[in-house]
Amino acid sequence: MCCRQHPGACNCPSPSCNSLGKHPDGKGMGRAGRPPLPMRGLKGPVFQHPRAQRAGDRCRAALGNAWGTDSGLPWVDPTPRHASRGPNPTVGLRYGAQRPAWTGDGGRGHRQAMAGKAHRLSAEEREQLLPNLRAVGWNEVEGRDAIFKEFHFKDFNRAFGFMTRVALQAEKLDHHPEWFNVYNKVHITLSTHECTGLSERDINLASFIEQVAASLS
Ligand SMILES: C[C@H](O)[C@H](O)[C@H]1CNC2=NC(N)=NC(=O)C2=N1
Repeated sequence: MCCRQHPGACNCPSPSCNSLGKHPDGKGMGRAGRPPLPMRGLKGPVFQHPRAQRAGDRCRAALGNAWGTDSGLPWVDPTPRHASRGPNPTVGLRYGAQRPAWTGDGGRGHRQAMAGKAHRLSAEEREQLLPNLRAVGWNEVEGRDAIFKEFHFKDFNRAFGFMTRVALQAEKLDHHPEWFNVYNKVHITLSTHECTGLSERDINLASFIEQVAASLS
C-alpha cells in the first residue's frame, strides 16, 4: 500500500508513486501509507510547565528568570515518580529558555544568554537548587566544586545516543560536561571553568541531562 487511497499493492497511476508512500496528489503519507509519527525527542509533554496554558506554551513560562520561575524558586516537575514519563522529577529548567526555536534568532540569543560572566553559586542558591539534583542522583564531588552522576543504560546504543543529545545541547550552550563512557555507563561531572566551581550553567545542563536520560529509560 502506498497510501490510504490506494490500498493493497501499489498501483497508483503516478509514476512518482513509490513505496515511501508519496501520494500522486503531493500529500506524502510519510511512512508507507501510515500517518507521520509524532515528533520524537524533547518536545513531548515532559516539558509541560505547570504554568503553561496551552500545549504550545511548554516551558515558555520558564523564561521568567535565571531559576526558571518568577517566584525565584527552581521549578520541579510535579509529575509523580510512578507516572509513565520516567522515574526522575525534572530539576531546574532554565535550559528550556535557551532553545533556539523559542528565541527565534537561530540560537544566537541563547548563546548570548550564556555569555554573561558565570558566578559561583551562593550558599542560598545552593540550598535552593542542589536538593533537587541530589534527589535524582547528583552528588557534590569531594575536594572540588562540581557535581557528579553515573548513568546506566540498557546498552551502548542508548548510552551513546544519550551522549550525542547532551553533546549537541552542550555545544549550543557553550557549556560542556566532563564525562567518561564505557559500554552502557556514562559518568558525568559538571563544573564551570570560568568561575572554577558550580554555576547556574551546571544546574541548567544537569537539568537538561535529566530530561534526556528520562526520555531514554
Ligand atoms: C571558550 C569557551 O567558551 C569556554 O571554554 C567554555 C566552553 N565550555 C565550558 N564548559 C564548562 N563546563 N565550563 C566552562 O566554563 C566552559 N567554557
